[in-house]
Amino acid sequence: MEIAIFGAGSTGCYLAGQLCLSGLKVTLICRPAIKQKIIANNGITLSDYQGFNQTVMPQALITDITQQSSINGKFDVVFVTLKCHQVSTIANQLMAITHDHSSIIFMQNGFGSFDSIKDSLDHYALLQGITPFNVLQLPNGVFHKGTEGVFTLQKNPHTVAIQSALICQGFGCDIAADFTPMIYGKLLLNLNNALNAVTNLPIKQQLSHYKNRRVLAKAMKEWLAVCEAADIQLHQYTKVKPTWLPTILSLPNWLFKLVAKQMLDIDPKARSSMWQDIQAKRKTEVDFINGAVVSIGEIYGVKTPVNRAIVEHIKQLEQRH
Ligand SMILES: NC(=O)C1=CN([C@@H]2O[C@H](COP(=O)(O)OP(=O)(O)OC[C@H]3O[C@@H](n4cnc5c(N)ncnc54)[C@H](OP(=O)(O)O)[C@@H]3O)[C@@H](O)[C@H]2O)C=CC1
Ligand SMILES: CC(C)(CO)C(=O)C(=O)O
Repeated sequence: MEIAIFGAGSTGCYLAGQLCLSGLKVTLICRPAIKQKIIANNGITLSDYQGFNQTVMPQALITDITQQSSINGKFDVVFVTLKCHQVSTIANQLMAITHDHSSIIFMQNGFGSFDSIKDSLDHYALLQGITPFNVLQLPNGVFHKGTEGVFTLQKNPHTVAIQSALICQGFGCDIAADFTPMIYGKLLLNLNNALNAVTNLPIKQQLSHYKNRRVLAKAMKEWLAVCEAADIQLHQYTKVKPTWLPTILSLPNWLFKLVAKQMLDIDPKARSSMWQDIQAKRKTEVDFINGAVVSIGEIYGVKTPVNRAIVEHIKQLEQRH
């Protein structure tokens, strides 16, 4: 099975590293800066908050697929690990590097990016996947996992084979046939992405402040109300049921620290991917996350003023670029 990671940045390199260490053949399609970093450091180094540290070199690193006629139709599986707003324009590139029986797996947070491309690729096996944990790019080609969780993939024969390879290597991987609860449940957690960017604190520190947790709890309540109106069950990624999260987050500090010990058992360096975008002066994914709460809320007649205000705040930060 030939695998490509299209748009290998933080999560893409982490996924590539795990797949390579599991004995799979992996090619990265990435920016020149990422390629140089990986070559200079003799591979991708995966590290995590529990002390894991291993370096591995992918089979190939490609920065321009139009220059590589040898890759036409080559990949059996392509993981797309671009940011949401980068997905809609790559249909032709995906067609060039895959064949009729390839699986293309979209790993974006939020809502809207999958819909922006799926009609252009309707003859392929299109799947979705989730990265439930945080990945931070550190110097020297290190990709650092800061929170718990394993890659979660939509079920088909390719992803089942990938799951067994990852599990054999001790990485774990979850498979789900129905991905709707996975996507809706992940969005609940991603409501913290923008707030983490706004507070400009590591997630652990951010969540130790009552006021920060209250805003997150209000944003989550809105999404839970939308999901209830839409009659969608949310997948549970945390130890706590999704519907209990706003209540737990609203506890006073002393009680929160007791009850939500595991929620705070994360790397003190972990920050959201939106914080990384704001710091790098990149466009954020706020329209696909808090913006999706607002637009899906409108469909079901649920008011979402907190998420609307968060979208506005992030737009202002983006304009400072
Ligand atoms: N980072 C995290 O901790 C987590 C992220 N996620 C989600 O995963 C998805 C991916 O996020 P993340 O990995 O952080 O994103 P990154 O921005 O780190 O990675 C995407 C990479 O693709 C590059 N790229 C863009 N267009 C092309 C192209 N045409 N060809 C080759 N490379 C290209 C980007 O370069 P450039 O920047 O120059 O455009 C960037 O290096 C997002 O939806 C995010 O929300 C989910 C969980 C955790
Ligand atoms: C892991 C999590 C929820 C928060 O870091 C995330 O998805 C992100 O940063 O985009």
